[in-house]
Amino acid sequence: MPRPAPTMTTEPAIEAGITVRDLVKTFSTDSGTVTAVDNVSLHVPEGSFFTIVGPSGCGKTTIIRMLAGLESPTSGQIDVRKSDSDGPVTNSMVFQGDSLFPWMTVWDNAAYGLAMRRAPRSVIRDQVGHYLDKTGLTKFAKAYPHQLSGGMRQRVSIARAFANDPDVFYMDEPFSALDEQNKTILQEELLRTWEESRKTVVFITHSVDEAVTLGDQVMIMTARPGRVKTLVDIPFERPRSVLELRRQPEYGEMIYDIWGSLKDEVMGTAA
Ligand SMILES: Nc1ncnc2c1ncn2[C@@H]1O[C@H](COP(=O)(O)OP(=O)(O)OP(=O)(O)O)[C@@H](O)[C@H]1O
Repeated sequence: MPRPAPTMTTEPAIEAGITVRDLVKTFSTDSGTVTAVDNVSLHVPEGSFFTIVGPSGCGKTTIIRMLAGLESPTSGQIDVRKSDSDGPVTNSMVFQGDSLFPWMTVWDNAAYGLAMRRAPRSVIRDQVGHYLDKTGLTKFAKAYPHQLSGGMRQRVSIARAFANDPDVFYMDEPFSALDEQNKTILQEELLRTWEESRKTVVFITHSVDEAVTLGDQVMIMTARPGRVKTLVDIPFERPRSVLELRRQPEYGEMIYDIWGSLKDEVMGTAA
């Protein structure tokens, strides 16, 4: 009796989340071609918090801009997909510094993305109300950006991003301009807010502490041209508390190890 033909396996299924293969980005400048990103491959599982650290100029922002579709790769593939549908994947970005409209109130700034998408009024009311509450801004809903501190303005940006309810968040050093106390408070708030939704996040930072505190995985990059140097899994359970983490010896060891890996790259750029 003939045996049944073996089942052919074709292309392996690409998992939901963000998959990047052999990504390269070069820029043409007056002084020649600059390779900003050199052969980067990575996978960010859907619903995970992925942090990227690396020396200044190693291509972190360029990577996030390509993931968000704001810049096209010179070569390589980017695949961003959801597990529950084939529809388009939406994203929100949070940048360092101010990205608020100065002529709009806190409420209108936070509602901006939803209003642009013509979301129903009830959705805007519920979503914006919820995230202003989560970020401690309810009392300031009618204030204008110039009436707020830097930390409060950055909270509005975060409330706006979450109110938008995207599939993916791209965050490019959102807390780098803040003082230490505000940074810690906002990290704590970001963790609380994210743990509620568990959306996919790609978060760029210069701070190893911040990468370890927030991330499920930390990608360490080489100095320019930016390549993947190491990927580190962060084992701390969730929900996490920023201050509790700092008390754990394993936290200190992890930061020490990552710094060891990053130091040569940073020293190379400083030389
Ligand atoms: N539009 C552009 N034209 C030419 N060169 C560019 C352009 N954008 C970025 N670069 C160069 O690409 C390299 C990577 O820049 P990028 O901003 O991605 O680095 P980064 O790691 O985010 O830096 P930082 O940590 O200082 O913000 C740098 O050398 C930068 O000068």
